Amino acid sequence: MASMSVKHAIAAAKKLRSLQERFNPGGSDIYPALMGDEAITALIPSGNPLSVHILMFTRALREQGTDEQYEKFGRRADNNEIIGTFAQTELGHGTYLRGLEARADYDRGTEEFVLNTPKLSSYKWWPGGLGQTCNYCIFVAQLYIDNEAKGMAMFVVQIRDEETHMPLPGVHVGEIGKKMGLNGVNNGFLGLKDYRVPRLNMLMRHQQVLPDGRFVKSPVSQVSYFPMVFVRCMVARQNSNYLAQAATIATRYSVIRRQSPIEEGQPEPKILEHLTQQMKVIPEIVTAVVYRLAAANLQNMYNETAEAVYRKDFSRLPELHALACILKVATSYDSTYGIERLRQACGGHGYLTAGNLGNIFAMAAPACTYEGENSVLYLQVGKILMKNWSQVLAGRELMPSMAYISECSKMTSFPQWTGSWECLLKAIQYACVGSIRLAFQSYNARVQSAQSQTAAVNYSGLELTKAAELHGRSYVAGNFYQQIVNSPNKHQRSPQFQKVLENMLELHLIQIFFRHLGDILRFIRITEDEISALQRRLEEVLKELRPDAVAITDAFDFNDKILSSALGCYDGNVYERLFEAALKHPLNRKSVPDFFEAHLKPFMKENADNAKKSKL
Ligand SMILES: CC(C)(COP(=O)(O)OP(=O)(O)OC[C@H]1O[C@@H](n2cnc3c(N)ncnc32)[C@H](O)[C@@H]1OP(=O)(O)O)[C@@H](O)C(=O)NCCC(=O)NCCSC(=O)/C=C/CCCCCCCCCCCCC(=O)O
Ligand SMILES: Cc1cc2nc3c(=O)[nH]c(=O)nc-3n(C[C@H](O)[C@H](O)[C@H](O)COP(=O)(O)OP(=O)(O)OC[C@H]3O[C@@H](n4cnc5c(N)ncnc54)[C@H](O)[C@@H]3O)c2cc1C
Repeated sequence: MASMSVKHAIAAAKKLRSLQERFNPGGSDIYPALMGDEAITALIPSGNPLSVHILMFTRALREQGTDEQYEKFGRRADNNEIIGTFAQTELGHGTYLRGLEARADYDRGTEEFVLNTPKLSSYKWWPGGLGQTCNYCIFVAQLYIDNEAKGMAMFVVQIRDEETHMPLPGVHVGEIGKKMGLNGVNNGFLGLKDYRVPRLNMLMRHQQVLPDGRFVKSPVSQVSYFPMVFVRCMVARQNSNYLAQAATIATRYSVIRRQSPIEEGQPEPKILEHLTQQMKVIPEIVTAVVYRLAAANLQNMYNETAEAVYRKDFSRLPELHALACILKVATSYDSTYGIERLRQACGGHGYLTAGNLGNIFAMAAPACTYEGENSVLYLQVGKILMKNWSQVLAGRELMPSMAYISECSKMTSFPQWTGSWECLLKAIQYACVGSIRLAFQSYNARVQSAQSQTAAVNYSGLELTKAAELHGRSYVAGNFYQQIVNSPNKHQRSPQFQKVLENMLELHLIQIFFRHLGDILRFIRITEDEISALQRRLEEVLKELRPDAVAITDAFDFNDKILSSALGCYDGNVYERLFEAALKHPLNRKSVPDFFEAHLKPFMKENADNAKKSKL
């Protein structure tokens, strides 16, 4: 599987190069990488062993290395003359970066770094492509000068000979083993023993070690985390894609499959006529749209911030970090749970490999873990919200994506309930700010009682993650509302298209309202009649969107090769394709399976003989 994946990934990388020359000559590499990743997802459903090379190795060389280092390493990496990965996580540490054990000791006598993974737990473990594909990596290690820790640093390390691909002396490298998915990626392990690299192999755009061993600190230490921010932004787009693929499959299947008359004596309807089926499928279509728009926004913000960081302007880094965390978490959680809901909506056939929903789930699910485990990133956002709440209390302005927090903090109570979109959006934002306030009271009480900030974060963790989740909902719903209601190109839309978009906004806001009704009722008085009215509107908007479900998913424009699903094929010949896939199964090559003579027949005969004996 690994070699097939590499073969396909190389084919796609060549395609990327031609796409880039055709559509984006000399332009940024983001779009071909994204397109390539989508194309690669189709070519190798077991995952792309070049993903981390394209998205992290080349980017880290460009963003963390000096111009000279880019010339020496980055250009060759961009041209796929060398293949690398991003080796940060270790067997013993993934989340707590300050606990990483790999070390780089500076030897001023030779102007080299001596790299070591001192214990088994220090081995790099997980980096994509590290097992067999890569001959280089960005090796993340704790920097030591005269045995004094200076923090994390990144080193360009060659791990295999460029001609023979043999591991170099002092390198212990291999594959970490079978995973629940992405088995084409050859995630690997790496141990280094007294492995020497020249001083100029340490990426020094933001921090430097001078020949005499003097250390020049980065102006903003967090800029070394920037490669992760990029992938978090990409995950938001990638996982909204996976959800859109699953929604396309389940929608098409739901208008082919007929089951269970709704009226006695009537013919069996398409299963999408059942209201409960509509509630399983249509909200996931809308969620995919909502996150694709949010991810596009985030990508634009990333591009702007990356250019600013390149000019040493780090001012927008905190906001990008907060949004990248919140969107990476929200899209990976919601897409993973949504794909499983869509698989279940396809009944037994949803469980067949030929439906491909299991593989899409296995591709989406690890995004809840990699690039920052989701609950850790929620806690990270919770901490940022605490900091921003202190700003609110001090009457200071907040970053644009948190401006609603200031506005809501000035409201002494929630206005008269109207049930309008603005009202629903404000309710979610108001509940978020109420949760932030409660979390802050708990957190601050702990800090005031002499608990350390880290301990206070831990013991306030449940309230911090709740506040972070609601902040994510507020941001995503607010972005969708702006795009539908206040978009500058709204007048270019046909009235019919605008109506479909408004129905999707109605569904998204009501669905989020019901998902967080408990959180909202904690801060806002809403009567039973007002809630029942929303229930009726939910049922009504599902009915309104039912006729548009296929058209919306067709607009995602996934061809059959990308969906790779007998349930979601464009021509709708589901049963023929399921049967065709079944007949291809190796067990159907013979009428009598080999195990009959070897195992089953003796087993049945032994039981028959025992039965006869027991009768005698
Ligand atoms: C953030 C931590 C958890 C903690 O950080 P730490 O420094 O220890 O301590 P803190 O006090 O929390 O933070 C200190 C200050 O620093 C600020 N901060 C923290 N992080 C950042 C950041 N990233 N940017 C900016 N600022 C940051 C923080 O706010 C504090 O500020 P202040 O002092 O309060 O002001 C940290 O430990 C951490 O991040 N841990 C997680 C580790 C992690 O994420 N590891 C990832 C390893 S790499 C990996 O997993 C790679 C996976 C490969 C997957 C690739 C698959 C492909 C996916 C994308 C494909 C897309 C293609 C598109 C498809 C299509 O188009 O369809
Ligand atoms: C498919 C895949 C690809 C990957 N690719 C790469 C790669 O290319 N390069 C790379 O460097 N890494 C890669 N990783 C590793 C990934 O980055 C880590 O798995 C991730 O950062 C989580 O760290 P961990 O595995 O150590 O989990 P842990 O941090 O041990 O998490 C285990 C549990 O502990 C909890 N926990 C941890 N810290 C805290 C805390 N402070 N507060 C509360 N709870 C906490 C977590 O929430 C989680 O529930 C990959 C992982 C996967 C699954």
